[in-house]
Amino acid sequence: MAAAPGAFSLREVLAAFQACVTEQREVLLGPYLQGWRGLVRFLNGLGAIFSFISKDAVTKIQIMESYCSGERREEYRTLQSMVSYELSRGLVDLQRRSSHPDSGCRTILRLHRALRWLQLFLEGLRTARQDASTSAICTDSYNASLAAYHPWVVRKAAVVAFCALPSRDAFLEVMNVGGPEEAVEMLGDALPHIRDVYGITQELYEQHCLLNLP
Ligand SMILES: CCCCCCCCCCCCC/C=C/[C@@H](O)[C@H](COP(=O)(O)O)NC(=O)CCCCCCCCCCCCCCC
Repeated sequence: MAAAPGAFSLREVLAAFQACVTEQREVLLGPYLQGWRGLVRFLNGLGAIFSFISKDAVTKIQIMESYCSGERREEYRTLQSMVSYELSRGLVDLQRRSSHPDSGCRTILRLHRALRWLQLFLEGLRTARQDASTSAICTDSYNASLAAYHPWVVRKAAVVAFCALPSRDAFLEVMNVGGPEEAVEMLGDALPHIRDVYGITQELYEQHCLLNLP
């Protein structure tokens, strides 16, 4: 499964997560969503079997993009400004989805949980043996993160789709960052930034008791 010439590189996609964090340790939503857009593009290139996953991710990215380009775009510049704006205006359903079913806070929470999966998956890919199974790494990362929030039917469909993933070396190749060694090195550079974005978001959501939004 060779990377197509001219295919985009995952290096730039992951760099978006580096660009997210400001000196004040705020998370900029523009690059955050751009990072997710790139990941979805990459996922689409892996085959139609993943389209139920990318569709859900796109729906969530679009919800956020409409806030970020809407009338109140200033309030949606950073994760921190979004949380304080939505909470102070009562725009977040805290108990059950009703008048604000698609708040920015609950939508980002879903992507935030998926970012934990991404972190575990990339760490697994980076440190696994050359002949390791990508689908096993992906299943383990999923079971240790997102699976806890998904109903049985979604968990089943996800694990079936993971079986279609190429071998570790082929996967590193489609990332289009050079040979396997270069890809591993790039992951080592990118992961601290993903961890950082995840950590800042987790702390902010914990402080405001937003980790279980319906
Ligand atoms: C490389 C293989 C990619 C595997 C992706 C692993 C994630 C599996 C997620 C399965 C989600 C299935 C779709 C349904 C989701 C929703 O039910 C559920 C809850 O939403 P709701 O509260 O609005 O109902 N949604 C979610 O949890 C959000 C899921 C977002 C998934 C984004 C995944 C993007 C993956 C990008 C892969 C890029 C790989 C790059 C690696 C080098």
